[in-house]
Amino acid sequence: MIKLKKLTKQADNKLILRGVDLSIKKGETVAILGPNGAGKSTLLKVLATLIKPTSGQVMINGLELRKNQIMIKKLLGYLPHSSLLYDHYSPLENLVFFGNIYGVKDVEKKARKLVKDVGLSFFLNEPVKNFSRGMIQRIAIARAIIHEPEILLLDEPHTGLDQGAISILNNVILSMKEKGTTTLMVTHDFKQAAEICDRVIIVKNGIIVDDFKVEDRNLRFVTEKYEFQVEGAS
Ligand SMILES: Nc1ncnc2c1ncn2[C@@H]1O[C@H](COP(=O)(O)OP(=O)(O)OP(=O)(O)O)[C@@H](O)[C@H]1O
Repeated sequence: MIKLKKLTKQADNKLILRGVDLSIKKGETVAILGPNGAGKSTLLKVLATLIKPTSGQVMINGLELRKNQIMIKKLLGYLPHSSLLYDHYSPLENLVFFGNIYGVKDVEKKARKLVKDVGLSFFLNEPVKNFSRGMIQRIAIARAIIHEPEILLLDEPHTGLDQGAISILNNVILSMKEKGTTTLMVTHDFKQAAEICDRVIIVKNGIIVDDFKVEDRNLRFVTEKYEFQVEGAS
């Protein structure tokens, strides 16, 4: 479903990604961990077709990324650091706007349901400029999934969320997984990674230094692997 071969990305004479090889199967939920500046967001941006790779190959659903950007964009839901929402629009207006871009059917009904799912029905028609960071993040998550993407790319999705919103987000990810969605999630939150992901990738200095399965939501296992690769014997 997602296949990267010898992927590199250079910017300003700096090699940010230094030959990433990766295969992800349909329906996998994968956490991308790594220290600040390791190249995690850059990797997600390449997959989201926002920046072009310098060399190497990216295949998504059998399509070569460079040649099929429009087709691939339709398969993707991307949650970046910034919300991408329009400040002066309400949650309903934002979701209808983005849903229409993707040609979502019954878009208003769907938008209302998603606002309810993320617990903000009371604020359905309020402009998002008055919202807290966590409230904006909830709507941004709804925006990323309104077209029921086959692949979800989430960049630090839990940041700024309270416990209630964390459970909502985790339930959204897990229910999308049940429908066969593949999720890649950049995070510094090991607890959430262990909670919802079945695989962890550790990125350091632009390459993957570890790639392992998580069984039984084993937070300690994830933490020990990370400490070994990032803070330990290297
Ligand atoms: N457009 C760019 N031009 C030059 N350097 C860049 C560019 N984008 C990213 N970088 C650099 O590449 C490195 C990796 O950045 P990236 O945002 O991918 O890291 P990250 O692993 O997501 O870090 P963090 O955990 O801090 O979010 C950083 O040193 C960053 O300054």
